[in-house]
Amino acid sequence: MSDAVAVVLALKALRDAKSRLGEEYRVDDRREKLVAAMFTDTVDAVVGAGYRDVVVVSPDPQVLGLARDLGCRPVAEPDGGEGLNAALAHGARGAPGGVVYLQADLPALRPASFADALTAADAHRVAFVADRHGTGTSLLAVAAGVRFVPAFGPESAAAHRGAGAVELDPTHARWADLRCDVDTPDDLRAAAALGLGARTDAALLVTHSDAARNRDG
Ligand SMILES: Nc1nc2c(ncn2[C@@H]2O[C@H](COP(=O)(O)OP(=O)(O)OP(=O)(O)O)[C@@H](O)[C@H]2O)c(=O)[nH]1
Ligand SMILES: C=C(OP(=O)(O)O)C(=O)O
Repeated sequence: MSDAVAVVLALKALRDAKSRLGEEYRVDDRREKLVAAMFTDTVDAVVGAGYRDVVVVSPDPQVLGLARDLGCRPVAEPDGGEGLNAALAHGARGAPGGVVYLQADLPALRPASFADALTAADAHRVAFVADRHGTGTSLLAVAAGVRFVPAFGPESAAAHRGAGAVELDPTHARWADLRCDVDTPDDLRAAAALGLGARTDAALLVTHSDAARNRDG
């Protein structure tokens, strides 16, 4: 896919995000900081791959401010938001070229994987990369002029396949970093094994040293 595309990410209000991360992150604002760090590392990889039109949809002014600082185009989610797919559709509205929908929680993402997947997507009207579990979707690429309604959520890989999107690398041999979205502590361990981006690495270091200090008195 050429770089004349809009890359669209959606992020909930930080205080509501990633409720499945577990106890360790329920202390102070650790979870919010980790979510913001994972988002930052995701955007850094996209920008590092040379994609400049990055749209971020969120109801949270803090997320929108961070998006602006990262060089993204912040889009405020309308009040009474209707969920992730409505937020993504809102962000993509008016995009003149192709649209790439990307999860915002890919802390191990590397620019080369993102660029490589978009090159593979070029051969298709609509293509997606499944997550590491094979059930979800990390990335959905829709070519210019094609109308396709994103169906992120539980079992989104099957939903996207059923709606005619082509699964890129169905053997799941490539792009482990791109497939590793983080919802649970286990996902976070999987991402750490691949190599985390600098912001997420730093956020985890703080969390772990706080936890050790509390444990050791
Ligand atoms: N703007 C916006 N983003 C959303 C919405 N729902 C989910 N997202 C984002 O979509 C991505 C995928 O959602 P999930 O992986 O379920 O993340 P989550 O809802 O933060 O996680 P849990 O609380 O553990 O379910 C995350 O980046 C969320 O922040 C929504 O209604 N609006
Ligand atoms: C929204 C999705 O993922 P998750 O809720 O697992 O992050 C998805 O894979 O479509």
